[in-house]
Amino acid sequence: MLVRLYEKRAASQIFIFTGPDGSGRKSVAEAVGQTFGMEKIVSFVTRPPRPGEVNGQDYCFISHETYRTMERQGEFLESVEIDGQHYGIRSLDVESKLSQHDCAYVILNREGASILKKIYGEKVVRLFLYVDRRTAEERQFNLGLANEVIAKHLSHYDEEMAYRSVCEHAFENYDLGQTTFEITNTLEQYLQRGLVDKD
Ligand SMILES: Nc1ncnc2c1ncn2[C@@H]1O[C@H](COP(=O)(O)OP(=O)(O)OP(=O)(O)O)[C@@H](O)[C@H]1O
Ligand SMILES: Nc1nc2c(ncn2[C@@H]2O[C@H](COP(=O)(O)O)[C@@H](O)[C@H]2O)c(=O)[nH]1
Repeated sequence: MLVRLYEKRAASQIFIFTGPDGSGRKSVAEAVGQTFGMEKIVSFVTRPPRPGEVNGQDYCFISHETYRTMERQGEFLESVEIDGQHYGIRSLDVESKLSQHDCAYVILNREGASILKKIYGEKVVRLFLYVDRRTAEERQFNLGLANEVIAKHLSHYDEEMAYRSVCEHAFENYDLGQTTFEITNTLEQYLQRGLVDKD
């Protein structure tokens, strides 16, 4: 039983979608996730939900106090502070996904991606998505994000872009269909699900 669990985990992959805010990580990750029946590892966050965000799907929204308690209890595999808010993923969630499935995905900034890479090594595949700064800004504006939120996101643009060079794969995301297609093909090389290219 223990051996089987180990074999399953050894074969499993964690795909991390990273890159600057507004690059389209969430849109692409959801589309690719559906294609492969791949589950998302949902982060915990102390910021309040934005319009349209669903608790338990986009994030698990919790208070600062609850976050502190969870952190004290050592529940987080990685935990970062971004612009005064805390973000983290639980060890329990990662381990349970890896023990039940051959893959899972998560959307993280560069700090989180680096931490997971250090812990899981080759099991972690970092997919870096990017667009130019102006496009990232426009997309967030069109999405209805507050100017203050967009400004904070853009203040991290350069440092997030610099992370591209260490990621396993990088994709420019101007054409959503094309990017999804390219990333699906990339993941197929890891997962070998026998998806057929009908084009
Ligand atoms: N290739 C694309 N062409 C046009 N619009 C896109 C493309 N990819 C994503 N978008 C749109 O850009 C906006 C931001 O995308 P998304 O939320 O997926 O990005 P993100 O990288 O997760 O950023 P954030 O962290 O700010 O949510 C969404 O409105 C999405 O529909
Ligand atoms: N290191 C981590 N980064 C995370 C996590 N969850 C989300 N994120 C990234 O934070 C920024 C800001 O997100 P926002 O939704 O508040 O705009 C963005 O780049 C996310 O991808 C996490 O658990 N760890």
